[in-house]
This record gives sequence, structure tokens and C-alpha cells, in this order.
Amino acid sequence: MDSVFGVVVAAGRSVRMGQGVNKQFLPLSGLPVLARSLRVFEEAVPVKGYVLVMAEGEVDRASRLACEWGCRKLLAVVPGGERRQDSVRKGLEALPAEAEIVLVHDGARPLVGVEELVAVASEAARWGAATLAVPVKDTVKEAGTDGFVVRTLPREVLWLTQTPQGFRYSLLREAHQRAEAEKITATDDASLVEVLGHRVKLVPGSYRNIKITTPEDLAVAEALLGIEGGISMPLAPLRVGFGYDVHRLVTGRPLILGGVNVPFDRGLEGHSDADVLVHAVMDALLGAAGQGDIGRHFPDHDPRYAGISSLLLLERVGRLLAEKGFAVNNIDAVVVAQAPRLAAYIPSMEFNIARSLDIDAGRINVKATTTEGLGFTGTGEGIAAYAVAAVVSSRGRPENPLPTGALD
Ligand SMILES: Nc1ccn([C@@H]2O[C@H](COP(=O)(O)OP(=O)(O)OP(=O)(O)O)[C@@H](O)[C@H]2O)c(=O)n1
Ligand SMILES: C[C@](O)(CO)[C@H](O)COP(=O)(O)O
Repeated sequence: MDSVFGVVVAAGRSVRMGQGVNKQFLPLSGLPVLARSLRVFEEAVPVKGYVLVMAEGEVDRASRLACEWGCRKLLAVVPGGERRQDSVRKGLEALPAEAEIVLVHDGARPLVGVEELVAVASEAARWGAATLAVPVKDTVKEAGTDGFVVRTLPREVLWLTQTPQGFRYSLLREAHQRAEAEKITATDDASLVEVLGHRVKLVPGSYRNIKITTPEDLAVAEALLGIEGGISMPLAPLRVGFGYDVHRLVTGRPLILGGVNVPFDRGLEGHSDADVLVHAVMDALLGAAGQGDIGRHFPDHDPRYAGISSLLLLERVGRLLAEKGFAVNNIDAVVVAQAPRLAAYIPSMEFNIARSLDIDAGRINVKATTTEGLGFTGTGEGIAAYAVAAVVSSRGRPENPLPTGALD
């Protein structure tokens, strides 16, 4: 496919959400709305890179968070403009010259699927312009300013447009330049291309690709994710496991918790990266599946594991469980640390753990607590973590929990 790039706009004011904050940072099943939208661009193979557009005052915050969310294809975070189309234009200006197809997406549409994004890219490459859209389900009336119906519109030809919308880069830039020159305002990019007389191909999308606009949209999105993740449908047979780990705090080491490099004057000592949270999670998972503990699978005298990211080990635990016929239902964990304060990093920890296990972040819950200055965690000698995990047998019954020996 042609060289595909993206522009994700998230520089709006979130007025209709009515919470006084950018709705894109609100949690949706444990992960910020924006993180979910960006993840789709990360996962869509044809997308080479993308630009994120934020309100002026949120550029730094978004850049920092995107790093924590593991956004590897993000090229730049740039300030947006007054109207959505101004934000898109600024995003387009930041794209590299090699861009041939550009996908413009609302950061506020976190439920779009990777396949939908790829379909729009391929139709845009074919037709020059394409947009995801769904047929109107209700009967649509045109109203007068007096509040009375003027006419009923023919539903058969009406579609609700969504994003991403995909275009040949040169075509979309021309459309935006024309809009600037002729002072045209439009609520989507396809409209600007239509003004040029260019045809826009409709790509049938999904009704689940809602735009998070008002508070009830968040509730609907949560419900959709819950149903799809199967959380509301208990699976049996269920097995639970418990994990506990402690590491000593020392100077000269980074503090890695849940795969996040947490700023602190000391870090945890250990053979690997000493990620005490991920170690507790792995032990809980292995315990639930009857597969021993991490000491057995990843011995701390084995040079292969010296300094290794514990998230890589977690990925291997996830694969082992899958081989044994287990799927992770949910994990709950608590980090016990007197300092530093961890609240701001918890969504990223949950995201990292979920990504390593290839499951939805809504299935992971991480908490942090102090011990009011008591004990070894209270004095800052070390950090502890506890975790419980529930796994279900995807083969309908628990697997034989006999030990299988170490991973390769
Ligand atoms: N000046 C603007 C206006 C909107 N957007 C983005 O365009 C998308 C669609 O806009 P909408 O959902 O309407 O978001 P807001 O403009 O934030 O909402 P509201 O109108 O309620 O303030 C959102 O991802 C929003 O952040 C943008 O980047 N720059
Ligand atoms: C681009 C869009 O999401 C397509 O439905 C929509 O037009 C954005 O409109 P808004 O007024 O910025 O919410």
C-alpha cells in the first residue's frame, strides 16, 4: 500500500462533556480515551507514523503520556487551532513529505477497529478520498427555527460519517488551502474535499465507533468494551492465584514498576529490572494455572535474565498460560510503597501489563498504598507488591496443573 500516515486530533474543548477537563484523558475501562485511539494507529500495520494534535497547553503532557503508553509511531505532538479543521490543518503541516495517504481521526473515537482503519486507507488509496460511515437508523426530520418539521428526509440515502477519513495527502492539503482561502468551515474533512468536486467513497463502518461527546457516551463505550471483553459473562471453570514479591530500594538503580520508569532517587535491586509489581502479577498468574512460580521459570542465577524487562517475562508467562489452555479473566494488584506517589503512573502500568498479556486493560486493576511509615516498606527499605489473578480454562475444564519445567 502507499505510504500511510495519520493525524489524530484531540485539541477540542470538551464542552459537551461538561467536566472541565479534556475528555480524551478520561479513563475508559481503565485506559484513557486517547490512549485507546492511539493504540489503533500503533497496531495498524500499514500506518508508518502519525501526528497528534493537542490544545496548546496540553502538548507537553500528551507527549509525556504517549511515551508511557508506548506510542512508538508517534512523530510529533503539535498545538491545534480554534476549529477542528484548524487542528487538522496543523497536523497535516507536521506530516513528512513521504506521506501519500493520510488518515484523519478524532482522538475521541477510541472504539474504532484496526480493520476499519486499514479499510479506509485502502479505499482512500483507490479513490483518493474515503470515510467510514454507517447508515442512519432513525427517521430524520429537517426542522425549522420555529421548532416544527419542515420535511422528512429519505433515510435510504442518509449516512452518519465517522472517522478515520482517508485522503491522498495532496488532495487533502489542497482542500484545506481552498477552505482557508474561501473561508469555508466544515465539521469534517470529507466536506472540504467535496467542495473541490472530488468524490468521497463511503466505507461501511460499525455503530460501535461512537464519538465520546457527552457523559452517556462514556457509559455506552464502557458497556461495549465490557460485553466484548466478556467481563459481564462469567466463564467457568475459574481458577485464582496469588502472588507476593519484595525488592530492596537502593541508590543507582531506576525504579521500574509495571514497566513504568517512575522518577525517584532510588530504584529496586534485583537480577532483572526488579519490577516487583510485574513479579507479583506473574506469580499470581502462574499460581492460578498451577505452573509453579517465577523462580522456577526464570531462575535469578540465569544470565539470560540479567537486567531483562519483566514485561518480556510477563509476555512469556501469558504465552505459557495460553499454551496450557488458560485465558486471563482479571488481575488485581497492590503496590506497597511509602514513596514515591504512584497514582499518576497507574494507568500506564495497567496498560503495560494488559499489552504484555494481549488483553484489555479493563481486566487489570493496580492500586498503591503506604503502610503509614510502619515496617520495611514504611521506612523505605523496600517495596512490596501483592497480586491476585483469575484465569479461565478456554478448553472448558482446568488443565492438568502438573509442573512442566522451566521455559526454554
Ligand atoms: N479545535 C478543535 C476542535 C475539536 N478537535 C477534535 O476533534 C474531535 C471531534 O470533536 P468533538 O468530539 O466535538 O470534541 P470537542 O470539540 O472537544 O467537543 P465540544 O464541542 O463538546 O467542546 C475531537 O477529538 C476533538 O478533540 C480538535 O482537535 N480541535
Ligand atoms: C469528524 C466527525 O467526527 C464526523 O462525524 C464530526 O463531524 C466531528 O464533529 P464535531 O462537531 O467536531 O463533534
